Amino acid sequence: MKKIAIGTRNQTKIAAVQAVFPKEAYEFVFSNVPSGVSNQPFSDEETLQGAINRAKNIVIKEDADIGIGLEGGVVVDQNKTMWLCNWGALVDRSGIVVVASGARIPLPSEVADELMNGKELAEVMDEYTGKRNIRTNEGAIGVFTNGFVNRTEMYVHIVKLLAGQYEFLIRKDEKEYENN
Ligand SMILES: O=P(O)(O)OP(=O)(O)OP(=O)(O)OC[C@H]1O[C@@H](n2cnc3c(O)ncnc32)[C@H](O)[C@@H]1O
Repeated sequence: MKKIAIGTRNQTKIAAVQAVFPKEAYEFVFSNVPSGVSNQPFSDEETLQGAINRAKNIVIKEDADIGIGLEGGVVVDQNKTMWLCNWGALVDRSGIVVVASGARIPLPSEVADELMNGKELAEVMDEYTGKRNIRTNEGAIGVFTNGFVNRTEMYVHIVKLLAGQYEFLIRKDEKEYENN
């Protein structure tokens, strides 16, 4: 059985990985590792780097076959619209790294303004909804899509993009080996 390590304790992320990789073939372990970026990433580059760092850190920490890092952030475009952005990275023992980003939606200006004032999205979302732990439940994406797409579902798509790209690379390597 192969071991997949996930660099988080956030249930929305763990559930997404477990929904994509079959439990008959994989053992799952998870724990927190440093993302090496700020708590509230503010660009695609920073959010992607956080995902890669988590994946690299967790694969070593847990001595796993595959490490997965998922990172949430925001990005502000030229028109000053703030978008939710999410990135994922998968690394394996041999050093293969694959990455993918997720669906993005604009954040309402009253939420964006709070982030510009230095607050974290997790805190702002709880204040905005009057609920607790939005980040470990439906997520901002769940709130602003009225539950049509929750945080787990959004991460499931990213993890499928990671798993699919990884499988493509492995198959390609196997074919090249057979042809030699
Ligand atoms: O435990 P970890 O894996 O760190 O999960 P997290 O949700 O705290 O951390 P991320 O690094 O993925 O997210 C970066 C920041 O944005 C917040 N955040 C990201 N996506 C969110 C969402 O959909 N809803 C609420 N908060 C979100 C999150 O709480 C952090 O403040």
